[in-house]
Amino acid sequence: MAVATMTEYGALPAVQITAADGAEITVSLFGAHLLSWKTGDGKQRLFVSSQTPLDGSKAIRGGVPVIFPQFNVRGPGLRHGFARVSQWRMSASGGDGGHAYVELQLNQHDLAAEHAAAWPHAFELTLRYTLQGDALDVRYTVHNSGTAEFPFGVALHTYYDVGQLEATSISGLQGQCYTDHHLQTATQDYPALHFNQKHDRLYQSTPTLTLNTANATLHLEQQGFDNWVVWNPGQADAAALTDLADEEYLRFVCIEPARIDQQLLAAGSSWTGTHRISCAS
Ligand SMILES: O=P(O)(O)OC[C@H]1O[C@H](O)[C@H](O)[C@@H](O)[C@@H]1O
Repeated sequence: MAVATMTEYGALPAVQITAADGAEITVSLFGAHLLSWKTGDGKQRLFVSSQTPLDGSKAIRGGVPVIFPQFNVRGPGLRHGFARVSQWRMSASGGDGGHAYVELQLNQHDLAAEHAAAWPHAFELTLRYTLQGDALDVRYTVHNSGTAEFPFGVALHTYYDVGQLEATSISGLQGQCYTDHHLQTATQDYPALHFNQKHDRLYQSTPTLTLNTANATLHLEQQGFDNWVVWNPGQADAAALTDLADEEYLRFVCIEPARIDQQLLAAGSSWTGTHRISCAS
């Protein structure tokens, strides 16, 4: 039987679930933010900055920030939205010998007054994290519980612990069209994306990817989203981030299932995106 226990991560209330094989995740109620994922072999799969505030005063740098209702500055509101800086509720947890899950929810009544005023819609977000063997499944649902449509964008802004950036590559993106941070659009004509410079790429497609690091091989699949975003800030941008130590950009890459362009959700409708990360080693 899977067990969910309340714990703390930094100063943040969090829930931890452990599967029968010893795999374990820790999710903060602040942001429904996945902060730690250890597979049954004890390996940590996520990166969290040593400099990030962990007291609810600011978005967390690392883990899996949950993005809603806008990606980055692609909308009129808060950069990357308010979901990652809001207080969520645990709505369910459970499992059996084969899997363990925890589910968190956020609706308009949970928001700080400033966010509710800036985004006056009735909604319910549901995030379900499920551990199953060496895989983590994330199911993300946006429900419009109001009487008028609203626009939204979403992402799971996952920071992977890659150990050594120079030994890291992503395969599966050959032939895919992307836009980079210079707003140049191109087709990737090589099989493996390496990280010898800053990358901030928005891919227009969602193929299955493989993340290869010195110590791990992870397969990444998504459904329901529209894009992959791949980000590593490189040395200069990393130095400008106060919540990241200068050399820490050498330890992570972000690979994010996303729906970058805000799209309308009709009253009473739901959108669901799923993301599966499987560890082959
Ligand atoms: O610093 P943050 O608001 O967390 O954003 C971090 C990064 O998120 C995404 O990956 C964007 O593509 C980047 O342009 C941005 O710098």
